[in-house]
Amino acid sequence: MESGFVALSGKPNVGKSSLVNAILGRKILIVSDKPQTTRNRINVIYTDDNSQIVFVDTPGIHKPLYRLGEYMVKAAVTALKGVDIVLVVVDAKDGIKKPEKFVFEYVNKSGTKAIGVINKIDLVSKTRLLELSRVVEKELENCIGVIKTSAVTGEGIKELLDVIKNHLSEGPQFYPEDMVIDRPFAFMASEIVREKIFQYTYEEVPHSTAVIVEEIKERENNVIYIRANIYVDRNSQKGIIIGHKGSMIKKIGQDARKELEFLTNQKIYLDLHVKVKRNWRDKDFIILNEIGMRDDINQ
Ligand SMILES: Nc1nc2c(ncn2[C@@H]2O[C@H](COP(=O)(O)OP(=O)(O)OP(=O)(O)O)[C@@H](O)[C@H]2O)c(=O)[nH]1
Repeated sequence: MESGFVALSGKPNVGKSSLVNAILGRKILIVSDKPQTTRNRINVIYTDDNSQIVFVDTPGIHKPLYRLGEYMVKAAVTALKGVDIVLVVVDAKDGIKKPEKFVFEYVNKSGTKAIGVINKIDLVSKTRLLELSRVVEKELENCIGVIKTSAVTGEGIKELLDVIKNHLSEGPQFYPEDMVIDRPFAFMASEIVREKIFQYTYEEVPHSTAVIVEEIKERENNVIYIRANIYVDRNSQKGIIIGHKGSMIKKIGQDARKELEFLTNQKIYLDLHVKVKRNWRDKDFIILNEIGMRDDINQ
């Protein structure tokens, strides 16, 4: 069998998680239109008859503002070392500017083989793409190819998968063939709730939120009971998450429940509680630990 580890790197919001979902052909990772959705290092596993690729999705590399941000960048940079290939994803619409160069610098320093991925090609003209390809090829020192993709239309996804496969070498099967993600169900559940918060709230609110699943148990009639706490930074944010007469938390809960039911094929009872923990992103090591931030540094 051919196998290997492939990290995704790039500034926030370029479509790293969407690309992994497109390659797997199903939604595994949460996606939002706001930067810095992905916080942890997550392994997503693609397996077919003769290959296994472990995609290491990482938080976008950016200049950190909070300790949470520092952990996120460290997790992203650590992931670049010790993988076989790194996909350096850029947004075709944004082009190559300072934040992209910041990412290239990290990747070049790691010395890992790199594939440039120009994503969101559905949003730009063909001529612009040619130009971008040339720049990426020039800037990436260990470049083994540049592929143009759209995670939305699926264009270029097969080609990307083929280039990755061509550069894998003989290796073990790292995970069982039916495993697609290396995180427990509680993590998936908290991520799905967090995705809905990212979808429905704005500015600092989504970034000030942590979701921790406190309890999962199977109740009679095959219902899965999930209790989760949503932590926010300030009282005003609690008000926003709860919404007028509870309308927002109801919407978040309903959407998350539907998705969890689709995922598990079972009835879900989702019990959400909003709590205020001032400055948790800087100070609350219990929460940072629970959402896996500190572990990511030690790995
Ligand atoms: N039009 C278009 N939109 C895309 C494409 N790929 C991703 N998007 C959108 O871009 C946004 C960001 O996508 P994500 O997959 O969350 O990006 P990410 O790089 O994982 O983001 P972070 O988790 O913040 O680092 C979402 O709104 C996606 O729907 C694409 O190929 N075309």
